[in-house]
Amino acid sequence: MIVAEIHKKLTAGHGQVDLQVKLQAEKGSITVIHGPSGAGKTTFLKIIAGLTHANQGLVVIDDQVWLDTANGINLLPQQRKAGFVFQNYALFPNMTVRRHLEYATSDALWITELLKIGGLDGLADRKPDYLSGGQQQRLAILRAMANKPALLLMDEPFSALDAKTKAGLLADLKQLWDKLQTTVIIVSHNLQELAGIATGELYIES
Ligand SMILES: Nc1ncnc2c1ncn2[C@@H]1O[C@H](COP(=O)(O)OP(=O)(O)OP(=O)(O)O)[C@@H](O)[C@H]1O
Repeated sequence: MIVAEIHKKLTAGHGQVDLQVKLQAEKGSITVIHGPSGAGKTTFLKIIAGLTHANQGLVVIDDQVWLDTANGINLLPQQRKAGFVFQNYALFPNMTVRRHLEYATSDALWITELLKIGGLDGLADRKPDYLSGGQQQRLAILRAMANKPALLLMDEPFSALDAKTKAGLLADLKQLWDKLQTTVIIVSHNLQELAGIATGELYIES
C-alpha cells in the first residue's frame, strides 16, 4: 500500500504554481500518471523517492513512513530504497551492463534472469556508449528492479522502445511485478501502451 500526499511550490516560467497531488494505491498495483508537460509528474516521483524537497508531504509505503513533514520525518533516498527509472536513464559511462546490475545486487542467478528479460544477455560486457537508446533504457529498467524494490518509480520508461520490444518486455515485467508484489508508478504520455496492465491512473494538472 502506498499513500502519497504532497504539496510543492514549483517555479514555472511566469512565477510560482502549486503542485498538489494525492495518490493512494494497493500493494502490487500499477498506477499510470499522465498530464501536460511541466505539470509536475517527474517532481512527484522525485519527492516520493526523496530526491526533491516538498513543502508539505506524507509518503507511507507498506506502513513505513518515508516522509511526514508535519512530524519532521524525512528518510534519505538510500533509506527509502525505491527503484527509479530516470527519463535520461542516468547510467554510469564506465560500467558494463553486468556491473550496473552487480552494483545493486549480488545475486548472480537474479542478474542472469534480469539480463534475459531485458534481452541484454548477449551485451553484458558492453558499456552504455556501445548500446542503442532502447538497450540503454532497458538497462535502466533492469537496474531499478535489481534490488527488488517494494516501490518502483518509472519516468517515461518505454519511450525509446519499438512496439514489439515494448510489448514483450512489459509482459515479462508484469509477471515479475506480480511475483514480487512490486507497487509500480509509471509516468507515461501514452496511456494505450499500458492498457490491460495498469490498475489505476492519476492525472496531474498544470
Ligand atoms: N526543484 C524544483 N523546485 C521548483 N520547481 C521545480 C523544481 N524542479 C522542477 N521545477 C519546475 O516544476 C515544473 C514541473 O516539472 P516536471 O519536470 O516535474 O514536469 P513534468 O510533468 O514531468 O513534465 P514533462 O512531461 O515535460 O517531463 C517545471 O515548470 C519546472 O520548471
